[in-house]
Amino acid sequence: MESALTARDRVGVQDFVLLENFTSEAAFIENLRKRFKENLIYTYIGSVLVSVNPYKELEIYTKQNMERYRGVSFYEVSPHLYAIADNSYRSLRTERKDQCILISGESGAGKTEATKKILQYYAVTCPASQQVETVKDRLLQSNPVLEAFGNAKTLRNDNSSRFGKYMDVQFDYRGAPVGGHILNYLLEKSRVVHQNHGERNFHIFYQLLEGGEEDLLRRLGLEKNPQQYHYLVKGHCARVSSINDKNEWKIMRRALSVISFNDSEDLLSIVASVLHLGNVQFAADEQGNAQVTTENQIKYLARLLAVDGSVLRDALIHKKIIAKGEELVSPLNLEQAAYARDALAKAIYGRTFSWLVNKVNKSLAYKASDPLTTVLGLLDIYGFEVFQHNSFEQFCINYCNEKLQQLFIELTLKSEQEEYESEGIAWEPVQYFNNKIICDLVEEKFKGIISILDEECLRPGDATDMTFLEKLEETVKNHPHFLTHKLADQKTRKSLGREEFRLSHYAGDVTYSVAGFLDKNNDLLFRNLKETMCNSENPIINQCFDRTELTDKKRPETAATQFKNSLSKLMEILMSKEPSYIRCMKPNDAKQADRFDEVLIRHQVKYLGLMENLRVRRAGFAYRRKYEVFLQRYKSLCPETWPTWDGRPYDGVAVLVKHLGYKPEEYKMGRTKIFIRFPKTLFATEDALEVRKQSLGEALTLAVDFCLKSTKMQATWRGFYRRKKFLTMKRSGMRDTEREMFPQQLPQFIKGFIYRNHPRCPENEYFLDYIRFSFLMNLKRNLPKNVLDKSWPTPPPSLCEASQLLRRLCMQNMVWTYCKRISPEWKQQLEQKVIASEIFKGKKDNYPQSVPRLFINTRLGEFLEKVQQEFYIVLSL
Ligand SMILES: Nc1ncnc2c1ncn2[C@@H]1O[C@H](COP(=O)(O)OP(=O)(O)OP(=O)(O)O)[C@@H](O)[C@H]1O
Repeated sequence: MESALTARDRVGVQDFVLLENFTSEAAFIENLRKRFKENLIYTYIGSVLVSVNPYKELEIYTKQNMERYRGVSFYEVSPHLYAIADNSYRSLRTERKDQCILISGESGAGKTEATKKILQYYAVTCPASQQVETVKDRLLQSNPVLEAFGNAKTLRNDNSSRFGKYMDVQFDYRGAPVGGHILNYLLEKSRVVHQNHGERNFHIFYQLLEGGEEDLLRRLGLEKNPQQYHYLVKGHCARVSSINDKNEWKIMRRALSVISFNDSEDLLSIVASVLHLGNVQFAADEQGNAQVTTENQIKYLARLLAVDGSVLRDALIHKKIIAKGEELVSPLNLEQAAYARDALAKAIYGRTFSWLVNKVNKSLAYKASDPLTTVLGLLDIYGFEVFQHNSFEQFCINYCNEKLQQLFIELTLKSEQEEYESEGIAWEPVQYFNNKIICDLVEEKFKGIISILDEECLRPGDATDMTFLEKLEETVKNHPHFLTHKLADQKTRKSLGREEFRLSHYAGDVTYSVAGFLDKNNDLLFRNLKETMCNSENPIINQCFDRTELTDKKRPETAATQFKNSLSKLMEILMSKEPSYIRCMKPNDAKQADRFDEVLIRHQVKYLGLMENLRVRRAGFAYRRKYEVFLQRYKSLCPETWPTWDGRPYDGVAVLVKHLGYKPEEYKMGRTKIFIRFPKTLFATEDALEVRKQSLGEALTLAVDFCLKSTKMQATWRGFYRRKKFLTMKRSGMRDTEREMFPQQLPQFIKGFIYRNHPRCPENEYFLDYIRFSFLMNLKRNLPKNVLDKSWPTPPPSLCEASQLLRRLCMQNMVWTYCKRISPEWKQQLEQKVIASEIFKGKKDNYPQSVPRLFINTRLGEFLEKVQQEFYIVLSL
């Protein structure tokens, strides 16, 4: 936020809590729009990150940018995914508490991209080793595989995830990623057999046809042309310019090999079998019973699924029921046979997808039993969905969002409340809409919608979608969040069909059509088809269809109940972790860059509950900071606290705010933090700091110039160099030419570095604190145990002391780490020069890590010590 304060006028506020008019939706949207126009797609609401999909590549995901966010205090840098990622990672490391990042938003808002970018951030910035590299690769490579099988082109997103995903990344005691685990939720199986106009089936089908080698396609009995397959023509959308199936196929195949996948031929046989299944056709005989007319398909299916062809043919046109221990087989009519075929296709695909997730999990599993691992979870799950026609899937998805909202409100309010309590600050708890009432309406035992739906699915007799609706009307008719055509008053009735019900969700009203609810909830596969699959010799099918299903007397769980149970487990997982939130939004429906559709944004602000979120965050105070941090930033504004304050930070802040003329109603002093009620108080302080910094900046310029030019320093440098030259040369075995290179090169680097980060340079806003912070962090990390005991957890109070400590310990290597953190390019440039030199003959392998490092360290160490001594006042600005 501190960096946000400086940039506030140009680009709106970087944190919505600083909006003066925080209850105004228009002001909220205007702030988003202003920032979006400047390609500033991230904005905070406190610690929640709001992201607007730019629909274009921005230069904000580079390695340099990752370094910028690494180990840096959340508030010091501009809002970014990396700040959230880094903050969670640091809490994980320092507090050893499991974390989770919840990413939500509607389809196409950028959830999956955000998840991938966070994973990449960890892959680049976390400690590495050979084993860790393998895990990182697998974590990253699991994506193309799961996307091929679980993503599809929809009207809203060309690469839409059609399942919910929760991914745990496990870190060892060093903070290196060592394993992972994925949980998947509610794959949209209906897409296998049907797609809306303009949409496609799952990517894998097109990838296989487009990219599969001829030999492979021949073995699978497939033709290259997607138009040949009934399951691929429903959406009339085989080719899409933004999707390169051939390329994606290659990426997917490579990814399969990284996650040690040896059964790809069996897997692809299953994919092909679904396509063949879609082409199985029926004709009615004289009695109206269905007969298979496409023998060829049965032949392929028998081979690919490794089942008996005639048994499969029979199973597709008959229904077997076991009643009172007796088997009853009855023929199916055309409609029933088509239903059975599609149910089989969905079951095969859905179960294979779950099998695939398991397979990925096996490859990601961390085998060592290590009690010190910590976990960071990433939840990339569907946001609220409101279409013109909402069906069973939207009902489940919106129910999931109700649960997540409940968790969010509970945790956010809880943490706000806890903070005020622990700080001893009086606070009126904020009133908010508790959506428990809606969650109960959906999930309550016996009386909830899911229970009533299950009851209809499982009861004997002729249950239909309409009888389900009637039961609903009977049971929950008085519920304030439930409405049907029959229950509505005359005015509202017009907007409701007879087969519809409406739920007043926390985010708004959604009308659902009951058509298909029973079928989808039952997810029924006839027994004889199940038996046939259980006898399959395809090892994957064999694992997907377990024989115990046939003997199990218990009725299988319905789809809604399965979903409800898995959500309840998910809530438990999330509750046990410390959450961070990313709220994604899409700026327009046309997937276009630089287009900000205000109506669409307003809709999302509402459905993501952002105004409510801001209201809760602003209910008390707009800004709060630890006394140390506040004093550090603003101490130069008061003669008594500048340049150093020797007393308690609490007293220092008290003196400072008195000097600044804060009125009592503008702030409160807690136990460890100051709380400022209004943004304007903070802005005024910030403006004063700006003025002050300018004069200090000029002083610093002079000082830096003086230092760099001073003969004293050059003499020290030369003296130091001479003293160490002989020794270093001996150790490193360097020749004359190499020796000469460093003293000339190094000051240049340093000079450039100092100037680049000089207060007049626009980037310098965060720099000085960054130096301090990383210096202390390194100190903490690198100090030997016995020293740590004495000086830690209380960090050295000033840089000057830290610097003395450093000198006393002669920890030159630490200085090296310090330099490396600030500017990785230094290290690279210097090392490359050394590697390229004659001694190491251009080969990295010949390059002994320790020798040139020592050589470089001594120089940088000496120099930095000088800088720290001379500029400690400025550095602790
Ligand atoms: N940060 C970003 N920078 C550039 N483009 C982006 C970014 N985020 C998203 N996009 C673009 O938007 C598209 C949709 O994003 P993404 O697939 O992450 O959405 P989603 O929220 O996961 O959608 P769904 O729920 O349908 O899976 C991406 O394919 C990409 O083209």
